[in-house]
Amino acid sequence: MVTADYVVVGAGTAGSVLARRLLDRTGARVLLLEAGDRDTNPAIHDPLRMHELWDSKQDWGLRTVPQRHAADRRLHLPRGRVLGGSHALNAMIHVRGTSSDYDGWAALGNPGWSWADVEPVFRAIDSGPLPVLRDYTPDPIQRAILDACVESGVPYNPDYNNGAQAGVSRMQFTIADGRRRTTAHAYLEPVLDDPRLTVLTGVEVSRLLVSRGRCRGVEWRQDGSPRQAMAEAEVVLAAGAIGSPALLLRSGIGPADDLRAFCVEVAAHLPGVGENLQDHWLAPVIFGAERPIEHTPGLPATQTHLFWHSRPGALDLQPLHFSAPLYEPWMSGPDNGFTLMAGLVRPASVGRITLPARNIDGPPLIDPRVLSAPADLAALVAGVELGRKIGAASALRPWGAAELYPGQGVDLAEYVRRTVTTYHHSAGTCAMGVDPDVGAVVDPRLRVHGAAGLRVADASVMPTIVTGNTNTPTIMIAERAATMIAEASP
Ligand SMILES: Cc1cc2nc3c(=O)[nH]c(=O)nc-3n(C[C@H](O)[C@H](O)[C@H](O)COP(=O)(O)OP(=O)(O)OC[C@H]3O[C@@H](n4cnc5c(N)ncnc54)[C@H](O)[C@@H]3O)c2cc1C
Repeated sequence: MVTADYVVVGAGTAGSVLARRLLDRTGARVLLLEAGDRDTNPAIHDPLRMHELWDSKQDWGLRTVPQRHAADRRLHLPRGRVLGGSHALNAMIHVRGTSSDYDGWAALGNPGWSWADVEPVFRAIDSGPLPVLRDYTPDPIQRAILDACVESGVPYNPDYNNGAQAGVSRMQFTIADGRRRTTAHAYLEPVLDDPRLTVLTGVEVSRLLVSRGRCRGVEWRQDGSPRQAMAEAEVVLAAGAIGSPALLLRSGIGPADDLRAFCVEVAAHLPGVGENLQDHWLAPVIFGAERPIEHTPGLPATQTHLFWHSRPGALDLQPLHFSAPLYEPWMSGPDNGFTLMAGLVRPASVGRITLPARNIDGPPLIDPRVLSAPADLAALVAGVELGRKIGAASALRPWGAAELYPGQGVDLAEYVRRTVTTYHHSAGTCAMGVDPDVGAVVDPRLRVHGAAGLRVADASVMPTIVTGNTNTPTIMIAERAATMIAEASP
């Protein structure tokens, strides 16, 4: 048995930051447990090779249940299973979100999370250990796409992280010297020799040890035998928006009726665990090109994006542009091309995660209910139409751009249903809030309602998903969590 003051489950985006900041801000001993291994796969480090990581050993390889509103497809949901978590698999795009995202969290009854509260944390992240690449020369096709956007009426925005998101921008990346930098590299690596820190990889926590209303530690199996780690102060879950609710449910923290159906003893009745699953959604507009498209070493294949609207007054789209044709398995076409990906970042569809009743230790049942809200379909269709317009602009004519998909005469709603994929931003499944009866899982200080000694600090606590990519907001959540824990420590 291992003992520490704080046991952190998951060494992904949030867990790596948390472990480091707990060392910085408390005198405590920290045990960090990660299901995956160290990040030795070279494809992790090369930004141009991220597509090789899908369904690799470093991907949990999850699939959704068949999606009724998306041609009954099961969608791939890549999630990092490695030191660095999903930050080791992601596209490295650095986005804070809008002030209204966080003011919305505060308005839901979460003091300490308004824009005024979190903006200084984002500023500190920008001057912290994680490098942000802003100054680079994009692929030539990306520069032409940017010009095509401006020609199509979308203004150039030199810095979408500077308060106002709207416009077309070059992306900012967590990349340095042509290599991906994760929170595991930036926050964790420098303290690996600290005697107060123990990092165990290859440890998939199976249960939380909860007795008499308090979480006292965690359990896993190694070489067929049960192992335990005890927390003198707290257990902090940072297993991500799929892993954290799954672990709570397996440990008897969740909707009591579901838990009884799983034959799990109820430790705390919390109806919100696994509910409120929110994500962003993509649909491709694919073009062939006559001029050869070059890829810049050290940069990912996507480098420009818009924050824009599907209808006046909304800021609900974040289309992103790839210097490659991203075909679905049923599509075919030339290798030389590019993709203007429609992206919906203010979705109305809300899903849920639960466990398979017959084998609660198996992969969770993930049902995002994509496109179940008709407004989401309409917004993505508008995003596809915008992509077509940009692709037809004169700035792309010298490239010989020709639309391949959806192509003329295609029913766009049907096309979106056949092509919609996740933007990989699952969030919200352990939502922060004050009232457990209306779905809150953690309180505004990220303590699990009804279970002492237990917090959640990762993308799952977002009560509403932010407008834009979720990695940097998750770093912010981990920074805030470490501060709150330090304030409560003896
Ligand atoms: C393909 C892809 C592309 C993306 N692109 C971007 C992007 O460009 N920009 C952006 O901002 N966001 C992006 N995201 C989203 C972003 O990476 C996530 O929102 C963020 O990483 C979530 O952080 P987290 O700490 O909540 O979870 P994770 O980083 O997923 O960390 C969870 C960790 O917990 C571990 N774990 C889970 N269960 C257990 C268990 N039972 N025991 C032990 N360990 C466990 C996992 O292995 C993992 O390491 C992308 C995500 C993916 C997958």
